Amino acid sequence: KIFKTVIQDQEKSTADIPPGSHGFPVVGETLQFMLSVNSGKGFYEFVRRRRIRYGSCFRTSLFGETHVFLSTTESARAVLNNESGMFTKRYIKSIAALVGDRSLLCASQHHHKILRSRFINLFSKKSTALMVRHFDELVVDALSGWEHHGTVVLLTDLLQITFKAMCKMLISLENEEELGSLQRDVGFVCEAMLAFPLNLPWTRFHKGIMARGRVMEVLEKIIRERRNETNSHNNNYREDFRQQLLAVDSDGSASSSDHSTKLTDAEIKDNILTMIIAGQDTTASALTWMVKYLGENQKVLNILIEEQTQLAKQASHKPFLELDDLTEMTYASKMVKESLRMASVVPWFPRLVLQDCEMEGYKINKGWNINIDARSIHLDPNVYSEPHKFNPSRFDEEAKANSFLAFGMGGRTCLGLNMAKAMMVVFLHRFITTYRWEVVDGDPSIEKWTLFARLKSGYPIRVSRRL
Ligand code: HEM
Repeated sequence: KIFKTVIQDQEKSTADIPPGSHGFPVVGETLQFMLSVNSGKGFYEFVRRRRIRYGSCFRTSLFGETHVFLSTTESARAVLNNESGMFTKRYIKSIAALVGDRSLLCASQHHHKILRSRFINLFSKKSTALMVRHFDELVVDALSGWEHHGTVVLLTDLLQITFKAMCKMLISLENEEELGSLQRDVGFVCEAMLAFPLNLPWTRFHKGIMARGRVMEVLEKIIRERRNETNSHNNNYREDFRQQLLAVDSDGSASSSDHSTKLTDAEIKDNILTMIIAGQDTTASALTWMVKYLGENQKVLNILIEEQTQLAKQASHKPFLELDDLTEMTYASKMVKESLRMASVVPWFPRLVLQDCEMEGYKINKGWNINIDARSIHLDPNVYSEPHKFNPSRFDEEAKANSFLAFGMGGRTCLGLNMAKAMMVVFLHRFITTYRWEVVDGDPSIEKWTLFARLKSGYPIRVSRRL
C-alpha cells in the first residue's frame, strides 16, 4: 500500500525513514542545492542525482527543514488529490515573502478554498475565448517585425508577449513604459524566489522584496483608479479580472454582504502578482522548449505544417483566431502536451505533511515537506514508453492515470491551464505558418536562479518568411 495513515490507525510506525542524507548540521544539503541552482544544469539536477542514487522516495534537508521527494503516479495521486486531508501546500519561506501570504500559492488550506472559489469563475470559457483573441493580436503584432530583427532571442520576446497578455487580462495595462518597469520589477521578484531569505541590502532576496513593494504600489494605484472610475460611473466598462474582483467587492451585490467571500485589497494585489508570475514565466518557458523540440524533430514539424497551413487557409478571412478554431488543431494540441511533458517547467509540487503517515513503505513525519517529482514521472519508462523521444502521437491514446502532471492535479491544479494551452496553440499556429527558422545558439544549459526551467541562451533564432 502506497499510503498509510498512522495516527488514525492508533499504531506507531515501525517503518524506516526514507533513504537520503541530512547533510551538515543546520544547513543540511542547502549548499549542494544552491550549487545546483547556480550550475548550468538547473536546480532539478539536485533532485535527479538523488533520485538515481536512492530511488523513488528519498529525503534531504533544505533551508533547515526535511524534504522528501516522491516520484510514482500512486504517490502523486495520494498527495495531490489529498483525500485524506493530510497534506497542505507550502512553499519555501522566500517565495511566501515575495508573492505575499494572501496569495493563492501560500494561503492556509481554509483561506485557499475561499480564494480559489472566487478566482475560478475568472477562468471561464468566456475569459479563455477573450484571451485567445487578445493573445493572437499580440503574437501577430510581435511576429510582424521578427524577420527584420536579425537574431530573435525567443525567450526574451516570449516573456514580453506573455507579460503583456497577463497584464491586459488582469489589469488592462497596455502602456509600454509602465509595462516595461512593471516587467523589470516582476523579474526581480522571480529571481529572488530561490534566493536565501536574507533581507540585507546587498542580497538578491532584498532586491526582490524591494521590487515587490514597487509592484504593490502600482497595483494599489490601479485599483484606486478603477474604484474611482466605477464610483463616478465614468467608466468605459472594461472586462478584466480586476473589474470582476472589484465589482463584487464594492457594488453592494450579493457576495458583497458575505464577508467570507469578499476580497480585501491586499488579497487582490497579492493574487494579481501571483497570476502574473504564474502565467508569464511558465508559458514563455514552455513555448521556448516547444520551439526547441520542434526544431529537433523534422517529422513532427512536417505533420504540423500540413495541419496548420490547411487551417490557416480556412481562417484566412478572419483577422484573428477564435477559441473554436483551436479545437480543429488536434495535432498541435498533442504537440503542446508532449512539450509540456518533456519540459516539466514546474518540476515538482511541494506540500506540507500535517500528520504522521507512511508513504511507499517509509515513515513520514508530521511537519516534513513532501514534494511530488513530476519531472521524474514524466520521464519514467514504466509510465511513458521511450520517454526521451519527442512523440506527440503518444497522446493519440489517453495517458495513464495520474501520469500527466504538467499542470498539477487535485484541489491545487493550475487555474490557468486552459488559457495556457490555448496560448501555446495560438503561438504555434502563427509561428509555424509565418516563419522558417534556424537556431543561432543551441546551448542546452539551464538559466540560473529561475523558478521554472528555462534555457540560459534564451534560444536565439534567425527567421525567414515561409512563402
Ligand atoms: C504552460 C504554462 C503553465 C504551466 C506549466 C503551469 C503549471 C502550474 C502548476 C503545475 C500548478 C500547480 C502547482 C502545485 O500543485 O503545487 C499551477 C498553479 C497555478 N497556476 Fe499555472 N501553469 C501555467 C500557466 C498558468 C497561467 C496562464 C495562469 C493564469 C493566469 C496560471 C495560474 C495558476 C495559478 C493561479 C495557480 C495556483 C492554483 C492554486 O494553488 O489553487 N498558470 N500552475
